[in-house]
Amino acid sequence: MRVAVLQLAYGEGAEEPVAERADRVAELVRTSGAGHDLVVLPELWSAGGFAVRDWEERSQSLTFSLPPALAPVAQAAQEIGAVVHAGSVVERTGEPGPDGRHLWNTSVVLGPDGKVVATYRKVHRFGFGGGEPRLMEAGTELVVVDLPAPADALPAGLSTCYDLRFPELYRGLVELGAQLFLVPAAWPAPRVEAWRLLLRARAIEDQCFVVACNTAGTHAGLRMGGRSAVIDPWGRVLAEAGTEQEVLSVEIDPGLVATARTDFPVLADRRL
Ligand SMILES: NC(=O)CCC(=O)C(=O)O
Repeated sequence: MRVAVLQLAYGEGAEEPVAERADRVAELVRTSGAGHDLVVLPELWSAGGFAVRDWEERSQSLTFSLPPALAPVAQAAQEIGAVVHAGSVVERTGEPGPDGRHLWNTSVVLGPDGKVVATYRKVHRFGFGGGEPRLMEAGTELVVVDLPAPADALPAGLSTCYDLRFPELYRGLVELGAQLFLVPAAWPAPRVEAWRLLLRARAIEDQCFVVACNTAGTHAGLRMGGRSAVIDPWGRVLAEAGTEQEVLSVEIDPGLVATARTDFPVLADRRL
């Protein structure tokens, strides 16, 4: 299974309108994603991971059709015939959630036909009372998706950025059958060592592949950490990006999860 991780750099929204960014990202999917089974983009790349003041204005409905930020990416997915984890968007709903808000940080997975295969609303909101917890609802559902291609694709558990700090979420995904974790993120540079360590920890403790796509560049005054990575179920780093825009291209052997879980059956020793 060939995987491409598109670590995007983006600056302040005013310098690059969302529509232009969507076209630029779709072109990157087309040029760098071609020849891969799975292409992964980062969290909130269209709205801006920390562009809190712009989230409302850049929010998008997913109810009837693909929003303008994702339509060009869906077209590119179709052209190259790959599954594309399109990162996340600020989703706007008509009905408010339990906290009375209409916004969610929602990841979208597209099939090779450009259609939505799965969505996941970020469960753990980052901001300690500000940012996401102030403006967004928290997701409540764990999502494991059977990717439509290739035939030997592993069941993929979805999570987003700050979720990485909550191991119980990943154990829940394993209980639902996940063998691969997809983690789009907007994780800043000052805490990037935590990111690198936690990615490996989640891979080792759950004996899963981890495919993690962070952002790069400086955004809303914050330097993003980069260091997107692909990690195998033994915790070996198969590829890791630097701190600028970069594409990782990695072949993963789906059979490795079953082998790891048979040869070293640590999950069977859990005491619940
Ligand atoms: N966008 C996020 O969820 C940021 C998380 C983060 O910066 C951290 O956990 O540290």
